[in-house]
Amino acid sequence: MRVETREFSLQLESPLDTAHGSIEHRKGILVRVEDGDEVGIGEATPLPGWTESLPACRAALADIEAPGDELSNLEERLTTLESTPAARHGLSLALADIRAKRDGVPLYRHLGGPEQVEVIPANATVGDCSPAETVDAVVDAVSAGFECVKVKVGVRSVTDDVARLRTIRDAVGSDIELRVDVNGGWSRAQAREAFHKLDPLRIAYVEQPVSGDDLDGLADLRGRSVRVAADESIAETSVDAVLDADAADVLICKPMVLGGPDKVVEVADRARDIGVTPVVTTTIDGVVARTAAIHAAAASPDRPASGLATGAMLARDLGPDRTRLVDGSVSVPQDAGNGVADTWGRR
Ligand SMILES: O=C(O)CCC(=O)c1ccccc1C(=O)O
Ligand SMILES: [Mg+2]
Repeated sequence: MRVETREFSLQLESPLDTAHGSIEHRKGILVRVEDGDEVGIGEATPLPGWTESLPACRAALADIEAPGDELSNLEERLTTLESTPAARHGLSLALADIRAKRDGVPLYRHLGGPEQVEVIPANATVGDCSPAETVDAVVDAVSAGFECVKVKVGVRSVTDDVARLRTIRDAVGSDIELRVDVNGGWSRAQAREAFHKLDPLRIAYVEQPVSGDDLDGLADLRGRSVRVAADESIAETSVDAVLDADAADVLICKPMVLGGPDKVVEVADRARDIGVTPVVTTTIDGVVARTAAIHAAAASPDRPASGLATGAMLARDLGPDRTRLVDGSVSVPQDAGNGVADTWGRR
């Protein structure tokens, strides 16, 4: 058995501006596990603020490069990667890819998903930009078939963002689901004001209205017409803390943050059990992790629009993307394993 890693850097087509800062590139580590005649590929793409740093991820993966003879030896190492979720994601995905290939099933079936899932509805993601640019981007997304759009807010004043969202609602009509992501940019007072003003705009939910560590602040915002979603809070506290504090109606499940597609399934099940809606999204990953996120979403019994349409944000990718985005839905690969074309021979 062999474990190898390879670093990569992917530039975004244009920066994604959020209240948490701007994302310009994604650097990470591909993980290749060869066991007998089977090869599994995983991707660890850390994002500071959500996961460990790249150096911490690199160090964690360097530690696992001398496994024993059995695949199960490597699977046992996963428990040592709990505090470095991106590293865990990379290894866990490579291992799951091998297991699923051996069993001759697509990854979502290996993860316990239903018999046949062809497509997952996706949301379009629109970063902070001027009102005119935002409306153009949202209208383009709706023309392309998206029925759900997530808009980044919190960089501008509440008044300006509410006006921006009102213009969007007027432009797309009432049938399009609108979500808002504040990336922790509001104070409690701003959040209360914003929730009140958003009431007539039928916003489905607001993601991370207040800072990640403010679980009481999140909990206080619940029970209005606009639902509350926790994202950064999961990384800054924990899934347990968020659920125990009754801090969210919606739990944003990012495989890279939770530590792998297997973890997404586990966390999504727990959330659903207590009436919290899990929504799978990426951290703007390369094609390997992005495809795995599609499988993680496909493994769920219910599939709300998911943040999986992030591939076009990258100027260059790790390899070809076999998934298709048609009418606002992403296709789920049906080949055995993750179903990603060769990414190892590329840079
Ligand atoms: O959820 C989506 O629509 C796309 C993913 C996304 O917004 C995102 C991407 C990278 C880092 C953070 C976030 C976020 O949800 O805040
Ligand atoms: Mg978010």
